[in-house]
Amino acid sequence: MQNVDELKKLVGEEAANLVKDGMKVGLGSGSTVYWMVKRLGERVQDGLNITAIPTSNTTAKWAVEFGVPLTDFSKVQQLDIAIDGADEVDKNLQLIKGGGGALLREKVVAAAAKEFIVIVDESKLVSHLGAFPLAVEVTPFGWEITSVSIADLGGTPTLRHKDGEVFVTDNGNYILDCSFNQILDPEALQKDLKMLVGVVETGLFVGMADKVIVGKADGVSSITK
Ligand SMILES: O=C(CO)[C@H](O)[C@H](O)COP(=O)(O)O
Repeated sequence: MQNVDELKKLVGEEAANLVKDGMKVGLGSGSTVYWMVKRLGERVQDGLNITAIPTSNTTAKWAVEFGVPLTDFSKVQQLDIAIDGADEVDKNLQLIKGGGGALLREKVVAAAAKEFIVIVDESKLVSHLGAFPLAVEVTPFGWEITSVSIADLGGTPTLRHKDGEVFVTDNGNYILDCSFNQILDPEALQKDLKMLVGVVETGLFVGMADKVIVGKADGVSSITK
């Protein structure tokens, strides 16, 4: 029986091995992605020629540490593949992301990729999204009233803190972690949230994932659209 960290390593390495020579790659964020970036770095040392765009400052640091060459959207308009983790995945490949607070850049990178691959251990598979609080990135100015608007949609928002301080995203925004219990219509909720003034982006990824690679105690399986 493998523990969760071993499963994250397994799927991270599996996904890194899907990257082909010459590709432009989106690098997600989180502890599963760490293993993917590490393995990509090994492949680059072995001669793989790629360039990558990271979705967080932390991932950028890992890429530099492991020798994965980085680029940015001033030089690259489309990515061949983006690989990222998730906090919840349902059977329709709808996702909740943003546990690490990188959801905005993650969504920009996923949207710019021809193929978006999600890597998770089996504990992330759910029948309905929503047990994991939905991260909503909001402007610091007026976050209090944005929070009230989200509550009017049925959520219970909590301002995210880290190490005793308000958590600030790489984009200088705040995160409201919003409990919705069960999210029965993720697409409708995404639309409603995006209509609110002060909401920058949400951690709901609907219709974006092409494939989910799942690490299970008995091996790796994948779910495709
Ligand atoms: O969305 C994310 C960060 O914003 C991560 O991909 C998500 O939280 C999963 O993280 P981990 O691989 O550490 O479980």
